Amino acid sequence: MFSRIVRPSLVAARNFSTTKQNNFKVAVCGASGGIGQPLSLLLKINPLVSELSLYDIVHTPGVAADLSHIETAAKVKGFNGAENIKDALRNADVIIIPAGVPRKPGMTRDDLFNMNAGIVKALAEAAAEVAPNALIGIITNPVNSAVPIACEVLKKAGKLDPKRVFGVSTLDAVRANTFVAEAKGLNPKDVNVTVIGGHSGITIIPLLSRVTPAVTFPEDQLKALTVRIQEAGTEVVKAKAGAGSATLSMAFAGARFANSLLRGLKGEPNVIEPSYVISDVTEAPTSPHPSCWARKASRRTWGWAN
Ligand SMILES: NC(=O)C1=CN([C@@H]2O[C@H](COP(=O)(O)OP(=O)(O)OC[C@H]3O[C@@H](n4cnc5c(N)ncnc54)[C@H](O)[C@@H]3O)[C@@H](O)[C@H]2O)C=CC1
Ligand SMILES: O=C([O-])CC(=O)C(=O)O
Repeated sequence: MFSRIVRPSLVAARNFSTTKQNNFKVAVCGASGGIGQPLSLLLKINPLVSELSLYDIVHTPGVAADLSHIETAAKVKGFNGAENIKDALRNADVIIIPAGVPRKPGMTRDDLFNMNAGIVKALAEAAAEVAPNALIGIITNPVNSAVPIACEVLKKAGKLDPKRVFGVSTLDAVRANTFVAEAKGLNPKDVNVTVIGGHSGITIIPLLSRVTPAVTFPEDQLKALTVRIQEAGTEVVKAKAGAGSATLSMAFAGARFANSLLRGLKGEPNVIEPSYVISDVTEAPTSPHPSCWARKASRRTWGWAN
């Protein structure tokens, strides 16, 4: 029987052998893109980052030169083109992947599968070879399929550690916090909504009954809020009217996620960041997804990991 991705989340960066290290190499793949550039900016000002490696198939020399003038300690290097991918990723502690094509109005995230699967596969192959211990955060859509692809590539190379591969679903939690705070007149920084599931439509499951601080909503508002969180990506795609999908809010979410990984690596206890990960903790059945060979092949449940 096949398994289904049901409870993705994770205590990020727990259960690793941690150090007191506070100078990490972070690589961004797709660094010249709409997400890649602001994400790289936010990483450049992160004091835990000592080396920022920017990889893309275009424009990385310019992005790297620009960021390198910012007065923070992180050393920035740009790597352009597939022939430089291994140098970019070599010995990275954390690899964040926002490489790939974004949606246009009318498309689902699954429509990106054919364009983005090969990109994620190539990046995972390079990571397996030159950065086998890296924590890998995958932003590329469809996240629900991209994470299984990366895991299968790493498994084939004998380098899969399921606790090191993450689908970055942080933006769902960021949005949920924002929308709940708006609805209740709270400061978003005080609101914490856990979002489980995948990163697409109804697989995005905000746990609105378990918000901190405790809040309640009438049934119709609860339903509307849930749908808004699930469809927030599409809200941005429509508003951008053909110019892509969420980039700035995703960069914020990606930087928050990367920072949580680095805090965990540094040895900080109890760093909790929901994410889409491989897990065996549930036996929930599934209907096989036609485009996701990896999920079928792995026969594993994707879910909460501790
Ligand atoms: N996980 C999430 O919550 C979110 C995911 N996304 C996804 O992130 C991805 C990127 O979105 P944007 O930055 O807006 O797109 P973009 O088109 O602005 O940037 C993508 C970048 O990837 C680069 N790229 C393409 N092929 C590559 C390869 N083989 N190796 C390295 N880099 C390569 C491009 O040159 C470009 O610079 C999309 O798939 C999008 O759907 C977007 C928003 C939220
Ligand atoms: O909706 C999209 O295509 C981009 C995305 O994943 C999001 O904004 O949540």
